[in-house]
Amino acid sequence: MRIEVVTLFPEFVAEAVRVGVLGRAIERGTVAVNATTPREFATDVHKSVDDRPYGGGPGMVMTIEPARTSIRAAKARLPAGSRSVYLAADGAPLTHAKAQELAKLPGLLLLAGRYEGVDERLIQSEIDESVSIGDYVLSGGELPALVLIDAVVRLLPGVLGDEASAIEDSFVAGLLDWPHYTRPEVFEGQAVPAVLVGGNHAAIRRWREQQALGRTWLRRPDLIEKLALTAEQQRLLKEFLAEPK
Ligand SMILES: COc1ccccc1CNc1ccc(C(N)=O)cn1
Repeated sequence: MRIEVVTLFPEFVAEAVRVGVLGRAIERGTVAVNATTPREFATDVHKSVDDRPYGGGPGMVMTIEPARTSIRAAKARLPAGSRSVYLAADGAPLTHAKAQELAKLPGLLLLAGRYEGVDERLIQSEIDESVSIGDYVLSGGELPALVLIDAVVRLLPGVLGDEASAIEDSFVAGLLDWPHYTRPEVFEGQAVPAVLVGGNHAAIRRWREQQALGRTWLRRPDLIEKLALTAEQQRLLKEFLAEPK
Protein backbone atom coordinates (compact mmCIF):
# COMPACT_ATOMS: atom_id res chain seq x y z
CA MET A 1 0.00 0.00 0.00
CA ARG A 2 1.21 3.53 -0.81
CA ILE A 3 0.26 6.48 1.36
CA GLU A 4 0.83 10.09 0.32
CA VAL A 5 0.41 12.73 3.01
CA VAL A 6 0.02 16.37 1.96
CA THR A 7 1.02 18.50 4.93
CA LEU A 8 2.79 21.73 5.84
CA PHE A 9 5.03 19.66 8.13
CA PRO A 10 6.29 16.72 6.02
CA GLU A 11 9.34 16.14 8.20
CA PHE A 12 7.10 15.65 11.24
CA VAL A 13 5.08 12.95 9.46
CA ALA A 14 8.16 11.30 7.88
CA GLU A 15 9.88 11.08 11.27
CA ALA A 16 6.82 9.77 13.11
CA VAL A 17 6.23 6.83 10.78
CA ARG A 18 9.79 5.55 11.15
CA VAL A 19 8.98 4.26 14.63
CA GLY A 20 8.00 0.73 15.69
CA VAL A 21 5.57 -1.42 13.76
CA LEU A 22 5.06 1.29 11.15
CA GLY A 23 8.81 1.65 10.61
CA ARG A 24 9.22 -2.10 10.14
CA ALA A 25 6.30 -2.27 7.71
CA ILE A 26 7.97 0.46 5.67
CA GLU A 27 11.34 -1.30 5.77
CA ARG A 28 9.66 -4.49 4.56
CA GLY A 29 8.00 -2.62 1.76
CA THR A 30 4.51 -3.56 2.97
CA VAL A 31 3.66 0.12 2.96
CA ALA A 32 5.32 3.26 1.63
CA VAL A 33 4.58 6.60 3.28
CA ASN A 34 5.57 9.81 1.52
CA ALA A 35 4.92 13.28 2.91
CA THR A 36 5.05 16.44 0.76
CA THR A 37 4.21 20.07 1.36
CA PRO A 38 2.16 22.46 -0.77
CA ARG A 39 4.85 25.05 -0.07
CA GLU A 40 7.10 23.49 -2.71
CA PHE A 41 4.48 24.47 -5.30
CA ALA A 42 3.94 28.00 -4.02
CA THR A 43 4.77 30.49 -6.79
CA ASP A 44 4.94 33.74 -4.87
CA VAL A 45 8.11 35.03 -3.28
CA HIS A 46 6.71 34.46 0.21
CA LYS A 47 5.71 30.88 -0.68
CA SER A 48 2.35 31.52 0.92
CA VAL A 49 -0.13 28.68 1.44
CA ASP A 50 -2.86 30.48 3.37
CA ASP A 51 -4.92 33.63 3.26
CA ARG A 52 -7.53 35.49 5.24
CA PRO A 53 -11.06 34.06 5.46
CA TYR A 54 -13.89 35.61 3.43
CA GLY A 55 -16.60 36.71 5.80
CA GLY A 56 -13.98 37.73 8.35
CA GLY A 57 -13.24 35.99 11.63
CA PRO A 58 -10.04 34.88 13.30
CA GLY A 59 -7.27 32.79 11.78
CA MET A 60 -6.32 31.91 8.23
CA VAL A 61 -7.53 29.39 5.64
CA MET A 62 -5.34 27.18 3.43
CA THR A 63 -5.72 28.46 -0.13
CA ILE A 64 -6.78 26.20 -2.99
CA GLU A 65 -3.40 26.67 -4.65
CA PRO A 66 -0.72 25.55 -4.11
CA ALA A 67 -2.45 22.76 -2.12
CA ARG A 68 -4.31 21.50 -5.21
CA THR A 69 -1.13 21.20 -7.27
CA SER A 70 0.55 19.23 -4.47
CA ILE A 71 -2.47 16.97 -4.10
CA ARG A 72 -2.54 16.25 -7.83
CA ALA A 73 1.20 15.52 -7.85
CA ALA A 74 0.67 13.11 -4.93
CA LYS A 75 -2.28 11.44 -6.65
CA ALA A 76 -0.11 10.92 -9.73
CA ARG A 77 2.18 8.81 -7.54
CA LEU A 78 -0.70 6.66 -6.27
CA PRO A 79 -2.13 3.56 -7.97
CA ALA A 80 -5.58 3.54 -9.55
CA GLY A 81 -8.27 2.87 -7.00
CA SER A 82 -6.63 5.00 -4.33
CA ARG A 83 -8.84 7.25 -2.23
CA SER A 84 -8.27 10.77 -0.85
CA VAL A 85 -9.14 11.59 2.73
CA TYR A 86 -9.28 14.94 4.52
CA LEU A 87 -8.69 14.77 8.28
CA ALA A 88 -11.14 17.11 10.04
CA ALA A 89 -13.16 17.11 13.23
CA ASP A 90 -16.36 17.27 11.16
CA GLY A 91 -15.50 14.10 9.25
CA ALA A 92 -16.94 10.61 9.61
CA PRO A 93 -15.61 8.86 12.75
CA LEU A 94 -12.54 6.72 12.32
CA THR A 95 -13.63 3.28 13.53
CA HIS A 96 -12.15 -0.18 13.23
CA ALA A 97 -14.55 -0.84 10.37
CA LYS A 98 -13.38 2.28 8.53
CA ALA A 99 -9.74 1.28 9.07
CA GLN A 100 -10.48 -2.18 7.69
CA GLU A 101 -12.17 -0.60 4.67
CA LEU A 102 -9.21 1.71 4.00
CA ALA A 103 -6.71 -1.13 4.51
CA LYS A 104 -8.15 -2.85 1.44
CA LEU A 105 -7.21 0.07 -0.86
CA PRO A 106 -4.06 0.15 -3.01
CA GLY A 107 -3.30 3.69 -1.90
CA LEU A 108 -4.39 6.65 0.20
CA LEU A 109 -3.95 10.38 -0.09
CA LEU A 110 -4.25 12.09 3.28
CA LEU A 111 -4.69 15.86 3.39
CA ALA A 112 -3.65 17.33 6.73
CA GLY A 113 -5.12 20.79 7.24
CA ARG A 114 -3.68 23.59 9.32
CA TYR A 115 -5.00 27.01 10.35
CA GLU A 116 -8.83 27.02 10.33
CA GLY A 117 -8.88 24.40 7.57
CA VAL A 118 -8.77 24.51 3.78
CA ASP A 119 -10.91 26.31 1.18
CA GLU A 120 -14.10 24.27 0.78
CA ARG A 121 -13.70 24.23 -3.01
CA LEU A 122 -10.48 22.25 -2.61
CA ILE A 123 -12.32 19.58 -0.59
CA GLN A 124 -15.13 19.47 -3.16
CA SER A 125 -12.76 19.03 -6.08
CA GLU A 126 -10.00 16.81 -4.66
CA ILE A 127 -11.24 14.92 -1.58
CA ASP A 128 -13.33 11.71 -1.57
CA GLU A 129 -14.19 11.74 2.13
CA SER A 130 -13.46 13.47 5.45
CA VAL A 131 -12.51 11.43 8.51
CA SER A 132 -12.33 12.46 12.18
CA ILE A 133 -10.37 10.73 14.91
CA GLY A 134 -12.62 12.17 17.62
CA ASP A 135 -14.77 15.07 18.72
CA TYR A 136 -12.01 17.52 19.45
CA VAL A 137 -10.04 20.10 17.50
CA LEU A 138 -6.27 19.92 17.06
CA SER A 139 -3.87 22.48 15.66
CA GLY A 140 -3.31 20.37 12.56
CA GLY A 141 -4.39 17.25 10.70
CA GLU A 142 -0.96 15.60 10.96
CA LEU A 143 -1.60 13.72 14.21
CA PRO A 144 -5.01 12.51 12.94
CA ALA A 145 -3.29 11.40 9.71
CA LEU A 146 -0.71 9.46 11.74
CA VAL A 147 -3.44 7.87 13.84
CA LEU A 148 -5.26 6.80 10.68
CA ILE A 149 -2.03 5.45 9.16
CA ASP A 150 -1.29 3.42 12.28
CA ALA A 151 -4.82 2.01 12.52
CA VAL A 152 -4.76 1.03 8.83
CA VAL A 153 -1.20 -0.26 8.43
CA ARG A 154 -1.37 -2.60 11.41
CA LEU A 155 -4.21 -4.40 9.60
CA LEU A 156 -2.13 -5.09 6.49
CA PRO A 157 -1.09 -8.73 6.13
CA GLY A 158 2.20 -9.59 7.78
CA VAL A 159 2.58 -6.28 9.63
CA LEU A 160 1.86 -7.57 13.10
CA GLY A 161 4.15 -10.42 14.17
CA ASP A 162 1.30 -12.54 15.40
CA GLU A 163 -1.78 -12.08 13.22
CA ALA A 164 -3.82 -13.04 16.26
CA SER A 165 -2.96 -9.81 18.06
CA ALA A 166 -4.75 -7.79 15.37
CA ILE A 167 -7.70 -10.16 15.38
CA GLU A 168 -7.80 -10.08 19.19
CA ASP A 169 -8.00 -6.30 19.12
CA SER A 170 -11.19 -5.89 21.03
CA PHE A 171 -12.76 -3.53 18.57
CA VAL A 172 -12.78 -6.36 16.04
CA ALA A 173 -15.20 -8.25 18.26
CA GLY A 174 -16.96 -5.01 19.15
CA LEU A 175 -15.76 -5.33 22.74
CA LEU A 176 -13.11 -3.57 24.79
CA ASP A 177 -9.86 -5.38 25.47
CA TRP A 178 -9.28 -7.73 28.38
CA PRO A 179 -6.60 -6.86 30.99
CA HIS A 180 -3.01 -7.88 30.22
CA TYR A 181 -0.35 -9.08 32.62
CA THR A 182 3.31 -10.02 32.48
CA ARG A 183 6.11 -10.77 34.99
CA PRO A 184 6.47 -10.44 37.94
CA GLU A 185 3.68 -12.80 38.97
CA VAL A 186 3.22 -10.88 42.22
CA PHE A 187 3.97 -7.14 42.42
CA GLU A 188 3.63 -5.36 45.75
CA GLY A 189 1.18 -8.01 46.86
CA GLN A 190 -0.89 -7.78 43.65
CA ALA A 191 -0.95 -11.21 42.02
CA VAL A 192 -1.72 -12.01 38.40
CA PRO A 193 -5.17 -13.71 38.14
CA ALA A 194 -4.54 -17.40 38.80
CA VAL A 195 -6.40 -18.55 35.68
CA LEU A 196 -3.73 -16.88 33.51
CA VAL A 197 -0.89 -18.61 35.31
CA GLY A 198 -2.45 -22.06 34.93
CA GLY A 199 -2.24 -23.78 31.55
CA ASN A 200 -5.97 -24.24 30.97
CA HIS A 201 -6.38 -22.47 27.62
CA ALA A 202 -10.16 -22.97 27.51
CA ALA A 203 -10.47 -21.36 30.96
CA ILE A 204 -8.15 -18.52 29.86
CA ARG A 205 -10.22 -17.84 26.73
CA ARG A 206 -13.38 -17.88 28.84
CA TRP A 207 -11.90 -15.52 31.44
CA ARG A 208 -10.72 -13.08 28.72
CA GLU A 209 -14.11 -13.06 27.02
CA GLN A 210 -15.77 -12.46 30.38
CA GLN A 211 -13.40 -9.59 31.19
CA ALA A 212 -13.98 -8.02 27.77
CA LEU A 213 -17.76 -8.29 28.20
CA GLY A 214 -17.68 -6.94 31.76
CA ARG A 215 -15.39 -4.03 30.99
CA THR A 216 -17.40 -3.08 27.93
CA TRP A 217 -20.60 -3.17 29.97
CA LEU A 218 -19.07 -0.96 32.65
CA ARG A 219 -17.19 1.49 30.44
CA ARG A 220 -18.94 1.52 27.08
CA PRO A 221 -22.62 0.56 27.42
CA ASP A 222 -23.13 2.15 23.98
CA LEU A 223 -21.03 -0.64 22.44
CA ILE A 224 -22.88 -3.39 24.32
CA GLU A 225 -26.21 -2.14 22.96
CA LYS A 226 -24.98 -2.71 19.40
CA LEU A 227 -24.14 -6.33 20.12
CA ALA A 228 -26.47 -9.28 20.08
CA LEU A 229 -24.85 -11.18 22.94
CA THR A 230 -25.04 -14.95 22.76
CA ALA A 231 -26.64 -16.87 25.65
CA GLU A 232 -23.14 -17.85 26.76
CA GLN A 233 -21.96 -14.23 26.65
CA GLN A 234 -24.98 -13.12 28.65
CA ARG A 235 -24.19 -15.80 31.23
CA LEU A 236 -20.53 -14.73 31.42
CA LEU A 237 -21.55 -11.09 31.82
CA LYS A 238 -24.06 -11.90 34.54
CA GLU A 239 -21.40 -13.90 36.38
CA PHE A 240 -18.92 -11.04 36.02
CA LEU A 241 -21.40 -8.52 37.41
CA ALA A 242 -22.32 -10.83 40.30
CA GLU A 243 -18.66 -11.09 41.40
CA PRO A 244 -17.74 -8.92 44.41
CA LYS A 245 -15.42 -6.14 43.13
C1 LIG B 1 -8.53 23.80 13.40
O1 LIG B 1 -7.95 22.73 12.69
C2 LIG B 1 -8.62 22.27 11.59
C3 LIG B 1 -9.79 22.84 11.05
C4 LIG B 1 -10.39 22.25 9.92
C5 LIG B 1 -9.83 21.12 9.35
C6 LIG B 1 -8.68 20.55 9.88
C7 LIG B 1 -8.08 21.12 10.98
C8 LIG B 1 -6.84 20.49 11.57
N1 LIG B 1 -7.18 20.02 12.90
C9 LIG B 1 -7.84 18.86 13.12
C10 LIG B 1 -8.00 17.89 12.14
C11 LIG B 1 -8.69 16.72 12.47
C12 LIG B 1 -9.21 16.55 13.75
C13 LIG B 1 -9.95 15.31 14.14
N2 LIG B 1 -10.73 15.33 15.22
O2 LIG B 1 -9.81 14.30 13.44
C14 LIG B 1 -9.02 17.55 14.68
N3 LIG B 1 -8.35 18.68 14.37
